[in-house]
Amino acid sequence: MSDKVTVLVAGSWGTALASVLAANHSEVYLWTRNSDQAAEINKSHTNDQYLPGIILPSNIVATTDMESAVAGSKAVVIVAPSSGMRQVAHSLKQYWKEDMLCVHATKGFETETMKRMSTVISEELGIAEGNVVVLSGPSHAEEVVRHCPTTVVVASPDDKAAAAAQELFINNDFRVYTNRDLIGVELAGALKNIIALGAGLSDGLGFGDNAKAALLTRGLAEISRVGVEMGANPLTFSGLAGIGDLVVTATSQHSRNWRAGSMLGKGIPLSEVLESMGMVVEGIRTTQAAYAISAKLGVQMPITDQIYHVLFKDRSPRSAVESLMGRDRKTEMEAISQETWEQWHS
Ligand SMILES: NC(=O)c1ccc[n+]([C@@H]2O[C@H](COP(=O)([O-])OP(=O)(O)OC[C@H]3O[C@@H](n4cnc5c(N)ncnc54)[C@H](O)[C@@H]3O)[C@@H](O)[C@H]2O)c1
Ligand SMILES: O=P(O)(O)OC[C@H](O)CO
Repeated sequence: MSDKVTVLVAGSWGTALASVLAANHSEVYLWTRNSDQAAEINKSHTNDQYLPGIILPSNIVATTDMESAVAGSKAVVIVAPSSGMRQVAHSLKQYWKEDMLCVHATKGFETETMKRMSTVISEELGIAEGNVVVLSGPSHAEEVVRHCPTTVVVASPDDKAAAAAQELFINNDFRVYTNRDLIGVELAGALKNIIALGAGLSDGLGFGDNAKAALLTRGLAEISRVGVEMGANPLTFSGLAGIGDLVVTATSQHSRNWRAGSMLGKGIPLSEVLESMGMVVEGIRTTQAAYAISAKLGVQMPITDQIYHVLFKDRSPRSAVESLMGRDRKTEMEAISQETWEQWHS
């Protein structure tokens, strides 16, 4: 079999993952719809809009032609923003071959349908959802391209597919664990962005570390609560895709979600925040999807609920904090029901 691997979409994360793959494989094709960007990557080995100052490996070949990018590849890694996933997967269908490995590294939902990314991909490619592998975990592109040690998880109920994805990406800088819980890993990666927006809001308001620790802890409780209701293994939320990614996204200088939240906390309107970012802030769309999911399933997500009202219903961040602090008294262990706990630990 060939050693060719393909990455679809040359944003910051697609480009960083192409760099990891270029250390392990002879041919890495990076597809983009932007011809200027493809020319820049091929000529200067840079992608300055997304990863300024970084020289990319010279065996990354960028192209706007999806057919030539995909033909003869052993694996296709899709790294579109959630808003573009269906379109990109739809375009891929005509070049897709059954013996290819399908990995995605997107953290979000299709907002209109509340579907997870592997569901969207499986519908478009006509393959079983269990054959899709998700790559997730605490991993900012800016650090990965500088070879800073990074750990991620690749998840699929298909052990062979997960092991193949592990083999594809693993190297001395990029350690890859497998996990069977596709649903949990996808949900953890998407939902942590809402809490990272909240952590940014808290910092923007000038609150301290106590508030942030509370947000992360109670945020993880509501992520686990809804995750289990949607079929995830609760233990996944204690892993890299859960607490690991929540910590990095809620505290890192590189986090788009944290930065957007912090600007909102300083009183900058959402439209201005998004204009100034120039990169996708998945937590905004994910808040909409999670708000709808929580209503549909009847699962309480109090932090998500407040962030939804701040983003879309003009609630002031301070009044959101007052609402959270003034909620009814609770026991801490309402994170997941006793029945669910026993089911997973029996
Ligand atoms: N940046 C990171 O460090 C990082 C790390 C882990 C996961 N992720 C996840 O990866 C996904 C992509 O994020 P990113 O940071 O690379 O975004 P980005 O904003 O850096 O780049 C997104 C790219 O997608 C392109 N695009 C958007 N819609 C498209 C479509 N329909 N067809 C083709 N191209 C399209 C844009 O032109 C842009 O080049 C997100 O779900 C994000 O949460 C990002
Ligand atoms: O920069 P963010 O906030 O989009 O987060 C990126 C990754 O999910 C971090 O693991």
